Amino acid sequence: MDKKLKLGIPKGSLQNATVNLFRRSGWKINVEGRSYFPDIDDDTIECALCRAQEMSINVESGVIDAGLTGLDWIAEHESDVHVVTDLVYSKVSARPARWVVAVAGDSEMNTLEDLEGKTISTELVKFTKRFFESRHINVNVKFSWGATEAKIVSGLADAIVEITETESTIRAHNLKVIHEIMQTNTQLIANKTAWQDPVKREKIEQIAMLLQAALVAEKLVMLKMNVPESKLPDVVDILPSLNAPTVASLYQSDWFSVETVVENSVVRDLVPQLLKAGAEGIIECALNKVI
Ligand SMILES: Nc1ncnc2c1ncn2[C@@H]1O[C@H](COP(=O)(O)OP(=O)(O)OP(=O)(O)O)[C@@H](O)[C@H]1O
Ligand SMILES: O=P(O)(O)OC[C@H]1O[C@H](OP(=O)(O)OP(=O)(O)O)[C@H](O)[C@@H]1O
Ligand SMILES: [Mg+2]
Repeated sequence: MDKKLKLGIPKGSLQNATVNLFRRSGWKINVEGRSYFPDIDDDTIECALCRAQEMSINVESGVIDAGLTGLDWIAEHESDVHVVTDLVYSKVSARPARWVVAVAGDSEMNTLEDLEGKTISTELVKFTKRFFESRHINVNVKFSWGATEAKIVSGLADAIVEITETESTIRAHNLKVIHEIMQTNTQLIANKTAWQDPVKREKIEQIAMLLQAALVAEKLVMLKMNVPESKLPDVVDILPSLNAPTVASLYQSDWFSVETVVENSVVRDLVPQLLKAGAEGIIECALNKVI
């Protein structure tokens, strides 16, 4: 490819999770040192670190061809970009994060209407203003540079609109959530002109497919086991039916090898049941990609 794809990697909360996901997808991104242009082991891609908050602005203007950022910041800027794919991971988990309205735990405010005339501190100013305007609730929205939860404790705001993933920060400041205004996860977005360029589009689609494949694989494992012919129906019966299991006969014996892909979360309950049903020599293998 003579034109390299300019790819924005989010600097900050999503950085480590994103670099790890690319590694599992087949690309090594090296962000060591102070350079904001990390190396990548693919000479058709040029990486740039960019704050998640301004990624969609840079993708819309074409400074970056494609990038990863949260749905929240795309919504905040109402950016006109092509959303290539939803990638459901956050800073520490493979789940979406939530933007919530929170107040002091002992506050008498319990509904959005109770916030009429109050001061709200947030990093997501435009989205928050639009949210309350659409509900005809008058609030004074003040921009926060961060450490937003502290602003209720120190009396600088009556309420906050803040992102939460594990709720640790909410709990640490004795706050209560009174409303969820948005769920957010990472998205791969593309500049609309770059998306019309066949060469760039093919590269972006390759990245989207492999990132998804690695995310799907994270939730699944492969189970293999040996089963005597007489127990085969019982064992196959208790295997979750994601896909039909592969059953192959073992050389010169009346035993079979059974292989299937199951959700990681069911394995600890499934293995004892398989043993009881007559399976032996069970092995579990991690998967790198599922396409
Ligand atoms: N647990 C999380 N906490 C904060 N942001 C998260 C979390 N999980 C995912 N995100 C996403 O990360 C993006 C914000 O990341 P970014 O690092 O740029 O801001 P930040 O976390 O406020 O950075 P910092 O506080 O270090 O300046 C948003 O799109 C947000 O949805
Ligand atoms: O629900 P939790 O798992 O606790 O995560 C949410 C917290 O993480 C982020 O803080 P960040 O590290 O970005 O600090 P900041 O407030 O200074 O931006 C976010 O702003 C919340 O405070
Ligand atoms: Mg922050």
